[in-house]
Amino acid sequence: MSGAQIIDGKQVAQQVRGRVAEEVAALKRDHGVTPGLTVVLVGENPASQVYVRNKSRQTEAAGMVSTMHKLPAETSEADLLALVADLNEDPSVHGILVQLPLPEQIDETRVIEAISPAKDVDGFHPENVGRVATGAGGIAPCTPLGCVILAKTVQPDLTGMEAVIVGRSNIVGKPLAQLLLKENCTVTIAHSRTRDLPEVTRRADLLLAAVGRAEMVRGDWVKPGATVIDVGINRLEPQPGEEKGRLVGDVAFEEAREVASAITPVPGGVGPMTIACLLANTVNAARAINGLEPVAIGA
Ligand SMILES: Nc1nc2c(c(=O)[nH]1)N[C@@H](CN(C=O)c1ccc(C(=O)N[C@@H](CCC(=O)O)C(=O)O)cc1)CN2
Repeated sequence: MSGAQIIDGKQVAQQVRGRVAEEVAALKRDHGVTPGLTVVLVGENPASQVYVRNKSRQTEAAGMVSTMHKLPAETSEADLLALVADLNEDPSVHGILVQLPLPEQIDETRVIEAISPAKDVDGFHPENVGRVATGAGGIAPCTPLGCVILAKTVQPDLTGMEAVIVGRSNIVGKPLAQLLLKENCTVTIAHSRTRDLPEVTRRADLLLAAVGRAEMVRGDWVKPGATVIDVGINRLEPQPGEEKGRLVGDVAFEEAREVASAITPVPGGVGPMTIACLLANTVNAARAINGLEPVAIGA
């Protein structure tokens, strides 16, 4: 097979944001509640600055209240924990997101665990991780949610599919496995230490790469006709004449598109879905805090 369908994450993310805006308007109209998202950025990581700016703009565009706390890189863990405690108590804040990575003097786990699970719109708190794993509600993390929504644009029912995830991180690989189990997939989590990785990935009807290594998954690792979801965002070294290096995923796109039936590009695939799903989680957090059932957005 040649010439896979390209799954347009920008377009799907726009649809999700449109649905979120409708739900925000309904929540204001019917219950007088305006969802509020607070983003905390510590330090000056250039990529993080871009991401938090986009989060803030898209939050406002969906009709929600966006607030931002920008703290200096030398901020102590105690000061950050004190801010999180204040936000937990603030009734106008329905979602709290602490942008990662954090400077090295701050323990990420301690900060994540300090966020009220009800306001943890990243879905990283152990209570949400446990609830998602056991099917007891909870807030699912944004990037894995985005992957499932994108896969379902080409295969609305994932039941029975052999899904292979390459990568076992707490924020993508492991929660993605839980979400795909919920969709009735047969799930394998492979990783950099898996024996004969290409042999494992070639079993996948649905191959999801989240390993953080540029173009590691080659075309001949892909089963003909598979759907490939590439979570990786890696910047290559600039080539002569280039100001910045090119952005690539964890999959060798040009090779894989010749074999797959559908594939996400990088950029423009999973990345835009992360922020769209954050907005969806925020509207549902505001609903839950006000005693309302969640609404289905996307997946
Ligand atoms: N608290 C969190 N921190 C981080 C998360 C997260 O979900 N929660 N994820 C990433 C960064 N991230 C959102 O925060 C994010 C990454 C990438 C994109 C995106 O749209 N990428 C574009 C390419 C952007 C570029 O040109 O550099 C794409 O893939 O098309 C959105 C959000 C780490 N931290």
